[in-house]
Amino acid sequence: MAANQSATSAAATTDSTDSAPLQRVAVLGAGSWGTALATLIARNGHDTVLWGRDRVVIDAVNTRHENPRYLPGIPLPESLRASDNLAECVSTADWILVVVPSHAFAETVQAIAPLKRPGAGVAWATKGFEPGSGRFLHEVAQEFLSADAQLAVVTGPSFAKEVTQGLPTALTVHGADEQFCEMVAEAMHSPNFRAYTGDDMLGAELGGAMKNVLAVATGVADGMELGLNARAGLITRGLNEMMRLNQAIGGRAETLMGLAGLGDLVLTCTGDLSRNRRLGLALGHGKSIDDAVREIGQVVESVQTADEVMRLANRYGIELPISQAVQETLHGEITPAEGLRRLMSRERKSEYSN
Ligand SMILES: NC(=O)C1=CN([C@@H]2O[C@H](COP(=O)(O)OP(=O)(O)OC[C@H]3O[C@@H](n4cnc5c(N)ncnc54)[C@H](OP(=O)(O)O)[C@@H]3O)[C@@H](O)[C@H]2O)C=CC1
Ligand SMILES: O=C(CO)COP(=O)(O)O
Repeated sequence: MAANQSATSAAATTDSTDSAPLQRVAVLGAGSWGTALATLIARNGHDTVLWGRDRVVIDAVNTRHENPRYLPGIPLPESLRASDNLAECVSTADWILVVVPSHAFAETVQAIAPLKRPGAGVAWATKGFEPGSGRFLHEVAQEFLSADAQLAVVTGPSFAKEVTQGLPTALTVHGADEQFCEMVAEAMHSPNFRAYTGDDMLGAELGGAMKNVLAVATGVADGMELGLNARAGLITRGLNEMMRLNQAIGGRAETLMGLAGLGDLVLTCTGDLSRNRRLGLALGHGKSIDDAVREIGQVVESVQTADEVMRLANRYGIELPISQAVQETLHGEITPAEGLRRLMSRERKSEYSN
């Protein structure tokens, strides 16, 4: 056990009715997912503060117990506090959960590094890579936080709206530090929310990022009304792309057959709450990418992630035809119809070859 783990445990506040100690948790990012996870953790009795940069949202969470911009109409717990003061939020936290979009991940982790307590672990529920460099988010976190910092990724099939509505959900927490993963999972685990743990951060991060790209592909196919066979084919061959890239980078296959891979892929490829799927649907209907992103009005990670997935694939010499077609479609280099033609005209081959 790392020395700072004991510090974290010791710093946790008074015991709750069961064995798990109550914690002080700072959730960074007051969008839909940050608000949903903060709600879940606050409902479990933990002292939870939600950091955001939009004063209107912060005031609404504190006074009306609602996030009118990202989860309108959904009541939030009165115990959930919100603040736009980052130092105040993180300086007393036992651990921190970062839920800003991937493009803001590096600046956020860099900002909290000098502000947080030395023993406070950092988890994130952001999905994607660092745009521009293609680095995994744990690599970004490792750059800015101390070498022995406790790190974990929270991922899996989970729409924010359903989580705040208390609908049954399962996700997973991966990291090298088992005790920290257990603590993060325990803080979220509740009667309608199962939080599993694992130690394959690489595979878990890859699955969470890649499913966003593949959700665009199935959205495009559904938007073009290509049928249910096409959707199932794309999900399955998409999973094959995830598995092959995962194998090349050293992730574990079982991670991608679990919540972080197959689970999230199925959810995002089939559920219309997915913004990435909705982007694909709009493109399949003939809309421009700019119009589609504007209408969705929230983070659509696939737009940047597609480039980073292909950068990674090229680095390892892995062919990913579906992901590549998505990337080129998102850049306007090919139309959805051309993407379809290209995928369908590929040479016949063994199901298991590259
Ligand atoms: N929504 C979901 O169901 C799920 C989302 N995720 C992941 O969670 C991450 C966050 O997405 P989500 O909450 O849905 O996105 P939303 O679009 O709902 O909200 C984005 C939030 O990020 C904030 N933000 C944007 N840029 C910055 C920045 N530079 N610094 C600080 N905050 C910033 C926005 O603030 P402002 O309003 O001021 O612009 C807003 O609060 C993504 O990686 C997503 O893939 C993962 C699982 C489920
Ligand atoms: O990650 C998600 C569900 O697990 C949310 O997906 P979207 O970002 O496509 O809405």
